[in-house]
Amino acid sequence: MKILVINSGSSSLKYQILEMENESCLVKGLVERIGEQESDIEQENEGKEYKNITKIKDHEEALKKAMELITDPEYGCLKELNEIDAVGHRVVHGGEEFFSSVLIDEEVIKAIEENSDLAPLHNPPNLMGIRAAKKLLPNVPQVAVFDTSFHHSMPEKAYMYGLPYEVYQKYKIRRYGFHGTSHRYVSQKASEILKKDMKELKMITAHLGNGASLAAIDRGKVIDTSMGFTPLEGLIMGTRSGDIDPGIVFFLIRKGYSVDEVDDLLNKRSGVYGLSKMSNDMRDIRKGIENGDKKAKLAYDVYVYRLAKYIGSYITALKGLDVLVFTAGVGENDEHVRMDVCDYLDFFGVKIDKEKNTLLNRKNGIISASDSDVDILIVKTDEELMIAQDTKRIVEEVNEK
Ligand SMILES: Nc1ncnc2c1ncn2[C@@H]1O[C@H](COP(=O)(O)OP(=O)(O)O)[C@@H](O)[C@H]1O
Ligand SMILES: CC(=O)OP(=O)(O)O
Ligand SMILES: [Mg+2]
Repeated sequence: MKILVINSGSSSLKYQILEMENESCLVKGLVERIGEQESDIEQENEGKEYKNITKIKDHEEALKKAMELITDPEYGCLKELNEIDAVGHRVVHGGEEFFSSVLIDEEVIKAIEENSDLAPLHNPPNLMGIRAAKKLLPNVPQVAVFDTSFHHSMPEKAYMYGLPYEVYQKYKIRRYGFHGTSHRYVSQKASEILKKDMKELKMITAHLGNGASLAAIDRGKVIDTSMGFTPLEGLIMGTRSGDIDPGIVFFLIRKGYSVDEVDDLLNKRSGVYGLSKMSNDMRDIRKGIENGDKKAKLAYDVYVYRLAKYIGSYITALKGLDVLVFTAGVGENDEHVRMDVCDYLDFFGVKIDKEKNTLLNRKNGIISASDSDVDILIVKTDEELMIAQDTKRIVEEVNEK
């Protein structure tokens, strides 16, 4: 079975074709800066790289371009599009409706549309991707895999805000959590690597990409996660502030900021980027620190401190900890972040092995010291594979009926 996986962002479209016989990735591509004068297109297929800059006006055109490249005689991996058996889509916000991945029909599209209010930056492009794929591949089954669904096991005490109850009833304002597909994948992979049953483990997974979140997973079920109503809550991120005093929002508005300006400030101009005045990218921050840049050092210190505090609080929520997993861009590649976070957690018996931490950088593996009470792991996330696996399972279930 060949599955096309689509991850539509606000201005980008990432795609992969996976052959599910052996779960291998046949081709992988990215269209960025959709809607701007110049869009970047990149595709990789067994070392053959395609790169181009051209104007791509919307997601439909982006997907059309991707389909052309997938079937391109030189760069592609398929002869014809009808070799695609199913399409899996990342959908960021599933609201309270979706507990697991689903086959997309008109009702599901309507529900995703209704949840757009809750994730205005993420759901509309996800829908555009779904509509474009339906148009181009009308007879192929399509599956939605939600960022929120793995977090549905959170108890009320974790997902309710200290707000009047009717605000939840009326507007569904509660904590949802995101990056669920990644947390689910790496937690399963960690239990495989450790050869320990998930049902016996208290685990914290740290997805540290450009967006970042933690999940506290008690015997396979999420009991808390750091993102909330929107992907803005929680950790310091590349450009997002994470937790702040909500009073700051009113203060800024009274100082003359518009609502959109505050939104932009907190989502796009804060976090590591805002503090360092340099970059949202940890690689640049590291260079800055090495060159003695004080703001880069401050951004790094605030990032690590917040992360360590959150892990500490989740050890309390879990009443203990067996496994700590680092994943995504920063978690997989930045040995300094892992070292410095674990340094704060020494008191809890979280002890990292410095050499293994360096040696296993960018690889899957166990990096805890032999006398650590907690297993510490690096696990490379693979949201696309998880989406493809869900898609295959659901399409097979439907076919069996
Ligand atoms: N070698 C590296 N060292 C440190 N940080 C890295 C490295 N490579 C990537 N990163 C960090 O990972 C981030 C991207 O993570 P990723 O999980 O790909 O994000 P997203 O999926 O949210 O775009 C970059 O912004 C950068 O901060
Ligand atoms: C939900 C979310 O924040 O996703 P990303 O990290 O891809 O922006
Ligand atoms: Mg990501």
